[in-house]
This record gives sequence, structure tokens and C-alpha cells, in this order.
Amino acid sequence: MHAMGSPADTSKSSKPDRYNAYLFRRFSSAKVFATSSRLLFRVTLFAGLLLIFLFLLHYPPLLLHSSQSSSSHRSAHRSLLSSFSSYAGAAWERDIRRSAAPRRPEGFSVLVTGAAGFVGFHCSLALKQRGDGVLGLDNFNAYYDPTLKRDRVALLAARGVVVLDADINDAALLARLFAAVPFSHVLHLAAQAGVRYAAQNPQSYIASNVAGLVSVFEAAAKRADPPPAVVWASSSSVYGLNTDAPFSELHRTDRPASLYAATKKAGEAIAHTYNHIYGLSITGLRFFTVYGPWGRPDMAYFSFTRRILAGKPITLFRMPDGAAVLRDFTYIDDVVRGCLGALDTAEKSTGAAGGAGKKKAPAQLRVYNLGNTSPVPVTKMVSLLEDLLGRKAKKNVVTLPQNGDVPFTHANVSLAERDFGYRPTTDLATGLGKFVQWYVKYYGVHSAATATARTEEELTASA
Ligand SMILES: O=C(O)[C@H]1O[C@H](OP(=O)(O)OP(=O)(O)OC[C@H]2O[C@@H](n3ccc(=O)[nH]c3=O)[C@H](O)[C@@H]2O)[C@H](O)[C@@H](O)[C@@H]1O
Repeated sequence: MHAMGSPADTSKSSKPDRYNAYLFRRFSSAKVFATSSRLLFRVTLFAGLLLIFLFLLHYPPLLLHSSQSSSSHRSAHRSLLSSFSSYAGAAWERDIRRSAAPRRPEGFSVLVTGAAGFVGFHCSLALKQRGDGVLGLDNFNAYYDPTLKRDRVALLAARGVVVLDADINDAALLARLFAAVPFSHVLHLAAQAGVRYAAQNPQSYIASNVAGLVSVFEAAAKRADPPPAVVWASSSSVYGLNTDAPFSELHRTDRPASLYAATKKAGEAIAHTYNHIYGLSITGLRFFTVYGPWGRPDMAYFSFTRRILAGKPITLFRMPDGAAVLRDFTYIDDVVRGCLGALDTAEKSTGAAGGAGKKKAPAQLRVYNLGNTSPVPVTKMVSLLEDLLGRKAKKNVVTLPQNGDVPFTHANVSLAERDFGYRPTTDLATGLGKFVQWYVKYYGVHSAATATARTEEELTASA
């Protein structure tokens, strides 16, 4: 027996005492465990919130940082919003119908994709000028300075041409357009252009030149009643490593030298499919290095002009054996005449709205070269610019990199001449002169040539 109040002899404690001690220890460790798991929970919660905060801070689409990728997200977002909010309603339909309505008897109603682009802008102006109705579409992407695109569109707006800020991959919008307007033609010029940019952004070529093309053909074949005739931009680059010259539409085009060329070649194959299955009337135009006023700043003649005026060096490519690289530079007005000729001679599609192989008869399927028929060494293009700008270029001559460029291009245009009287009339010296005249006026550049250019223009204006 234990004396009352004496300390417990743990060494010899009874069974119940050991049990109580065990319970006490268990209770204490449970308490410690509960406390530490509460702490763990709080730490985890804090870390989670911190991660969410960092994610929100660095994820571009949500906070719209001003990088190029975020701007493409922005434009995708904007076109999505547009197609489901502002791109609807009676006022919107009235505006696009008015823009697309022809003002001449038997006039066309043309949907021009890429209307804020170089060729799209000029074709839209020319069509409107002769009394056709034009509705434009463009996603205003940042491949090159969108300010130039906005300025082109401001001119189009002044002539009554509406250009929607939307993407050709927006199938819902295209369906709505074809339901609202009875387009007789689609001039599909929206594309990811440029031969060398594919090394940096290959997916943009697939999105625009393959998926976008399919989106336009789908809508034209299935959403329009009756389906319009489609004229679209292919490229001289489909001739790739072809060595037979001048390039004829009968030559092989199965050796593309760039991803850009491969997507345009894929486009021609896709065109065949939509023509075959849906009776869509389709004409592909192979453009040869198109240049001129309101041109593309990414192209050599344009960027060289900018750099020569800024006193910066230009990189000139030459062949490994030292020979010059040649291009069949084609002036924009000649190309516009070719585009209008192709539209004028396009036959109606033979399919019914709703698609699914219901064509009444085989439909027209064509492809044409639209070139200048006289290749010029790129070095000659530079010396013409030097004369026009009154400045010498600082040349950095390097061997043509293996990233898509081909040694030469040279168009045989006899097919286009036979079918719609295409005959290029502008040589490179004359065309570059007109480009430089526009450039110095648009950018307000002061060069030795500026005074001459302005004087000539003033004379023309007052004549
Ligand atoms: O004809 C075509 O199908 C293509 O024409 C042009 O492609 P490209 O002829 O390469 O036009 P530029 O980029 O303006 O180059 C013109 C010439 O200058 C040369 N070049 C270009 C850039 C440069 O820094 N240095 C240089 O010597 C190129 O090798 C090429 O021979 C367009 O950019 C393409 O969109 C179009 O589809």
C-alpha cells in the first residue's frame, strides 16, 4: 500500500497508473500534432495564395502586358468580343451591307480579307473606285507596325469601305457575315507573309495560311447561299527549288524551300479539295515580290529604305559562288489589275449552301502567276534606291542563309495574259520611284530626294 501524499513510485507503478500515464502522453502528442497541423495548414494556404498572386502578376493575357504575345492575345480577345457583342444587331448589319453594296449595274459584292494589308488595301480601293461593294476584314496583328494598317484603313473608311477588326479563324463571325451579305466574291488576302519569319514563329503560318484558309473555304462553301467565287493569294515561293525558268504554272511545285512556301503549297492542295467536293470556284494567284507605296515594312526594299535614310547598314544576300540573288519585283498597280482580272473572269461556284458534296457541276479551279517577267539582282534594287534617296547604303554582304530564300524568281505570265489580259507595265526603277515618293511624304523624311519628290507631287496635284 502507498502512503497518501507520498510521490508515486513510477518504477513500480500499478497497471491503472501506467495506463493513465499512457493516456496523458497520448493526449499531449495529439495536442502537439493538432497544433502543428494547424500551422502546416496555414503555411500551405499562405504559399498557395502567394503562388496564385505570382501567377496573376506574370500571366500576360490576364493583365495585358505590352509584349507582342500579349498583343496577339489582346487582338484574339478583342475579335472574340467583337463577334459576340458589337458584331451583331440591325445597325451593324446595315453598315456592312452598305459597305458591300455595289454602285454599278452588275457590280460585285466582295469580301476582302486582309484589307488592312498592302495588297488588300490597294485592291479594296480599286474595287470601290470602279463601283463594286467591298467589306474588309483584318486582324491588325503586330507582325509589322499596325499603325500603317490603321492608316490604310482610315483611307478606306473615307471612301466608304468598312473594315472589321476580326480574325479569319472566327467561324461564327464568318457565318454571320455570309448570312447578312450576299457576297458574289471573296478576295482572300489575309495571310502570314514573309519567308524568313517562319524560323521565329512557325505556328503563325499554320494558323493563318492553313487553318485560316480552311475557315474561309468552309464558310464560303457552307454558310453562303449561293456560295461566292473565291480568289486568293498564293505565292511565287511555291516554285521553291525549281530551276526551270521562267516559272510556269505547269512546273513542279513540290520542293518548297520555306515553311511559308509549304503553307502556300498546302493552300493550293486544300483549294483543290474544296473545289472538288463543294463545287467552290477558286482561283489562286502566285504573287512575285510585290512592292510599292503603302507596302510592307518587313520587305527588303522597304526596310532598306528606312536603314539607308537612317545611315544604318543593310545586309545583302549573295549566292555561295558570289552571284547575285534575283527577284521578279512586281509593282502593286500591276498586281491589282491582275487581281481584278481574276475576279472579273471567275465563274460562279456550283455548290449549294450547306455544302456536303452537293455540287451541281464541276466548278472552276485556276492558278496564275502574277509577276513582272524580268528578274532584277537585289544589288541593282539597292543602287536604284541609293539614287532615289540620294544616299549611299552601307552594305554588309553575306552568303544567302539557308532559311527559306531561293536564288531567283522569274514569272511566265502567259496564262494570266491569255485569260484576263494581264500585262505588267511598271519597271523597277519607275515603281521604286513611286514608292520613295510615297515614303518621304508618309514618314515626313527629309532627304536629298524629298524636295524633288514633293515638287513632282505638287506638280501632279496642280496639273
Ligand atoms: O514572291 C513571293 O512569293 C514572296 O515575295 C516576298 O518574299 P521575298 O522575295 O523574299 O521578298 P523580300 O523579303 O523583300 O526579299 C527580297 C530580296 O532581298 C533579299 N534580302 C532580303 C532581306 C535582307 O536583309 N537582305 C536581302 O538581301 C532576299 O534574299 C530577296 O532576294 C514576300 O515577302 C513574300 O511574302 C512573298 O510571298
